[in-house]
Amino acid sequence: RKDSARYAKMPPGPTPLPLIGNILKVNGRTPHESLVKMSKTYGPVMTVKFGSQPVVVLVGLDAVHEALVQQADVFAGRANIPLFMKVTDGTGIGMTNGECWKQLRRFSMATLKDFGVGKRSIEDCIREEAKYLVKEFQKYEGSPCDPMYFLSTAVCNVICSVVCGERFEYQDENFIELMSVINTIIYQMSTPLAQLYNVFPNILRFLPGPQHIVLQKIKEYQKMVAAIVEKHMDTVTAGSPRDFIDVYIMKMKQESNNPGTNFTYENLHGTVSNLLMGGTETTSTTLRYGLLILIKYPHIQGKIQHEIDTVIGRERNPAYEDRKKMHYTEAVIHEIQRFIDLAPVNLMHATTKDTIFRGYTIPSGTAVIPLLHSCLFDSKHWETPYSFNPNHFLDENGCFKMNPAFLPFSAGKRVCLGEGLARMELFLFFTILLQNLSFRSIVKLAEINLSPDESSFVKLPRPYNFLVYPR
Ligand code: HEM
Repeated sequence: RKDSARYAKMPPGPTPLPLIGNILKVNGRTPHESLVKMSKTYGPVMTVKFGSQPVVVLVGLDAVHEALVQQADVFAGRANIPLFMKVTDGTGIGMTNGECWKQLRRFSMATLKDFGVGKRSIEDCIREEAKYLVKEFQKYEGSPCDPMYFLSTAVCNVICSVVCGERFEYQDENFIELMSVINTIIYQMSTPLAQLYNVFPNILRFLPGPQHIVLQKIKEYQKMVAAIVEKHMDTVTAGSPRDFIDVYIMKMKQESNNPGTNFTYENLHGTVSNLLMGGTETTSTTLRYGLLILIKYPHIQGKIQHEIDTVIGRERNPAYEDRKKMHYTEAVIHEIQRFIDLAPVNLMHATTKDTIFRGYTIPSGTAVIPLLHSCLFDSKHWETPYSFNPNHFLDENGCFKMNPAFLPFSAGKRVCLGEGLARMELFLFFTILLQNLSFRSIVKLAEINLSPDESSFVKLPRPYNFLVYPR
């Protein structure tokens, strides 16, 4: 069939201009808001052209759920996102498709579990990191502290201990460099320019401008990941794997006679790269944004501390199991994730075959944005979507209640692979920090601006300092 016929019954959308499509209608700083606005005219399933690429945008929980969950296989593909492709050269769990992605995902989930993710041993590891974090913050008693670096370090150490088999000292120069590179890449990827790069990579690659910072940092990151992998290749011992990378290397050796294997060196590099980047910036940004919210609303911080004192006390270490009795704390953590809306436009998906969706025909390989922002702020599901309100997750008896529109990790077959780990980290880091310390603002509470600094890919809070007090 001719291409024009395949695209004839696509969902409606604004009329595109030649070459640039509809990008003038999409605000580079807040693309998620432009898309929600557009859907008021074109409906919850629409086609928006990013340059010459048609993208089906799903707005609101019903459309997102119908696609990602009810037609799970069809919507489980990953689209080509130029900057992300650059990070891993299109390899690894996050960016591959089909059988290769299925095998890498299954292997990664099983291996993470074997190294304690979702179990007691990772809990111990998170608790240990949280203790270091408390110690570092205690050094700042009475003077302003920017928590960003410390939070990234603690979170990065958790994923590193599973993937690379070691944690790093906070002062380790290579480690500081690794985090700084990850941080710069995510920051640059969240700027409007990065979105423009993703639409016109072939033009922007040849023009001078700040897009080259991110391209340079990506190269540095690739070298760092390669050094970690190489060190493992040199030191791995058959039969006694130390970590995720060792298990992968053994699998790679086992499959060395299979020319069609997906367990290649490139996919090892790509998967390690996905796990370190995916496992660090998301969770540490949630903690950093969350603490900013808790210093703006000291009464909410106080209520969490009261619940910690009642359920856990001041002596015993918090356990993940405690969350079942800590309804208010759970509600606040969920509300932090909803309100900060970390990945408003999600990672772009693609259809894996031709499909009919709500009467429209969507060809195989079409890019799809399941707009997470539109679920987390869907007024059909949240009483006061634009204000921070822990009651969104509490019933009339003050018990925690889930909400189906809570999709910060997305849904369906591509759902965040680190969801379980991230939830455990958020609960334990918040409770251990607040069991030992109180955090207060340096500026007047009314001056704390909770709106994001950048938000085109990840919503990042404005930089801030806080004051730390012992409890
Ligand atoms: C608060 C923390 C986190 C948030 C909000 C988050 C969010 C997301 C989102 C929205 C996606 C895209 C899902 C989709 O394509 O539909 C994703 C994918 C992914 N995340 Fe996370 N994530 C978090 C933590 C983590 C952690 C700790 C890890 C490491 C274990 C991780 C590893 C990944 C990987 C590997 C993917 C790609 C999955 C695939 O394509 O099959 N994430 N995450």
